[in-house]
Amino acid sequence: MENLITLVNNIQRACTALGDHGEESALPTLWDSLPAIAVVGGQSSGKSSVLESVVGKDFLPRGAGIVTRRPLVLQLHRIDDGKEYAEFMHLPKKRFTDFAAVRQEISDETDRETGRSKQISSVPIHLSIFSPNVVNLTLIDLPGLTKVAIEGQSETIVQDIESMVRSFIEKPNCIILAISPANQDLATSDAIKIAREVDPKGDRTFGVLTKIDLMDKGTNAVDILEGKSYKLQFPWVGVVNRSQADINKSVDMIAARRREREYFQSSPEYSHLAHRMGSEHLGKMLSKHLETVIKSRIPGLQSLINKTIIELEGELTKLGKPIAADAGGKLYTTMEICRAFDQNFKEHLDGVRAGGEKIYGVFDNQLPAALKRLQFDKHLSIENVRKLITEADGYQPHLIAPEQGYRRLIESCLVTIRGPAEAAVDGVHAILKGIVQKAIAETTELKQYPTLRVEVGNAAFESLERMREESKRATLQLVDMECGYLTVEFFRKLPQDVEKGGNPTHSLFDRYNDSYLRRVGSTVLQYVNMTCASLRNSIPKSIVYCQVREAKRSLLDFFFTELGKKEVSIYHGPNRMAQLSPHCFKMQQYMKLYPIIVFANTIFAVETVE
Ligand SMILES: Nc1nc2c(ncn2[C@@H]2O[C@H](COP(=O)(O)OP(=O)(O)OP(=O)(O)O)[C@@H](O)[C@H]2O)c(=O)[nH]1
Repeated sequence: MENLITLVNNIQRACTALGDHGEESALPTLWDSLPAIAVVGGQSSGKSSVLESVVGKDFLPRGAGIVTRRPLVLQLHRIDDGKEYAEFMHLPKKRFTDFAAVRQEISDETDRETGRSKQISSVPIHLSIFSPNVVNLTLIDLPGLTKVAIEGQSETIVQDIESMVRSFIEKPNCIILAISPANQDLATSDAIKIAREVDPKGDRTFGVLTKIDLMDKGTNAVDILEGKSYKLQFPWVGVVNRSQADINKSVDMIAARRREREYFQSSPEYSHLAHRMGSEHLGKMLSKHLETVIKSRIPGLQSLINKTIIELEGELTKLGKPIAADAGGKLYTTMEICRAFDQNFKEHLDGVRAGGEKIYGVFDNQLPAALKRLQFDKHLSIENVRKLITEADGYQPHLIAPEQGYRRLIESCLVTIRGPAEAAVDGVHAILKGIVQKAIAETTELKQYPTLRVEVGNAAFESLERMREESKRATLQLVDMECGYLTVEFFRKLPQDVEKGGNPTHSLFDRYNDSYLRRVGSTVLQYVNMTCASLRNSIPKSIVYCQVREAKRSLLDFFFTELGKKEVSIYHGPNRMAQLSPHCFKMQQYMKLYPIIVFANTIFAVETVE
């Protein structure tokens, strides 16, 4: 049965090596499905001491105040013989045989993440201990729960620690080792409080009472240890760890364990409970419980792996065929993929796929509606006509016809067409961008290469932006041209009109009267409407010429010229595995773990039969 725990330990190691620490992910993580034991309790309640006693080694940083500032994932591996050693996940090639150096490395690695401050971090440190004297277990040491922030700590530290602890122990596969010091009232135990919140039935909570030797004279912990004060599903375990004085005197763990054993055996209050007290017993009990839990989890683990394998295989099928390793092959594939995208893009514009018709919508609805909203007639009110004509005359009133006034009035109307013209350019630009996005999503080949997809998208958007600028320049030029040179024929008719409608016998100054101004206004309106109708036709031509036709012709031209330089980064490295999303990459590795699980299941079947 020990094999099973070793297997689960190995799978956990593989998970962490592959970056699965049970964090948020699209698929369920394997780590979260594997059982582990988390040690929780108030600050200085004795969590690290319990861990050390279970391991039988002196290796954790000690001191006053907040010492454990990052979660420590501790995997114990029982080896048959040989010298015990430790390994950190972040130092894979280094074997530690000196456990004082392990303590120093935990402390240094904590500082590397949090600085030398009293801050905490939820990024775990992974440590494995290989020893003939340990039972196979995965234990997680967590920062101690606290009630107030001390000098140098952030105001949120109390809540931050609680959230971090909770994130570990609320997972249904987490076994909670709730540490409470015996020299404090159990009713105030932080460990029991939080454990009860996440595991109300107590199905996965183990109560550990530390500091029994420090209880006031005349009091004892018998009621708690017998489950009379606070009943848990599993029996309470009392421990006597090394005191600070023992640590300072470097009392070794073997001696400490012996002393602990003697303490329980020789105390009249506890001797009847001695067989189920102490850290040695705790270690064995946890290991046994872990075995039972793993047994019950194996079918679930298997189905999880089967499910993720099916999902992964589906994802791989979608990803398509692998890419050539040499530069020429890569370039060829890139060109092919880009061509496929370009083809999709064009099909939208040409009506094979939907989307291009929206451009006509801009010309047929948006532009005419915007032109209509300009309301030239309001702009040509008698007051405005009078104002502009008088201003244009200056100190010398016009003699025959208000030539300058006409020009100003016409120009002031036509210039407002720039707004709708610009809006039409922008409207078509937005539609083209939308079509690019659609075409990218529809190009299956691009799904395989996220970086290439981003690059192609960026290149297409940059081209569209350049085309928009050019289109704006050309389209506004059309409006400016109409302002810059008026159609002479239209005005040549004017004197006759004036003669017909006006009264030439009136004095010059009478010509500023309302009916004269109204006539001027209506002539201008006629001219402006004529020009506006012509622009309504020519603006779409300019936009199609500069943006739509150009996008069809040369959307990725610039990208192709730059491709030689970009080629390396687009692929994220030479092999296909690396092109997959990190998640997909991780799951592929899990597939390799599958035989281990099957093997574990075989052992499980054999054990059950036996
Ligand atoms: N006498 C005695 N002292 C103990 C016992 N358990 C822990 N201590 C002492 O209590 C102090 C705190 O113990 P730790 O194991 O560091 O407590 P912790 O909960 O890990 O502390 P933080 O990680 O800082 O939250 C140390 O000085 C230990 O020596 C015990 O059973 N008896």
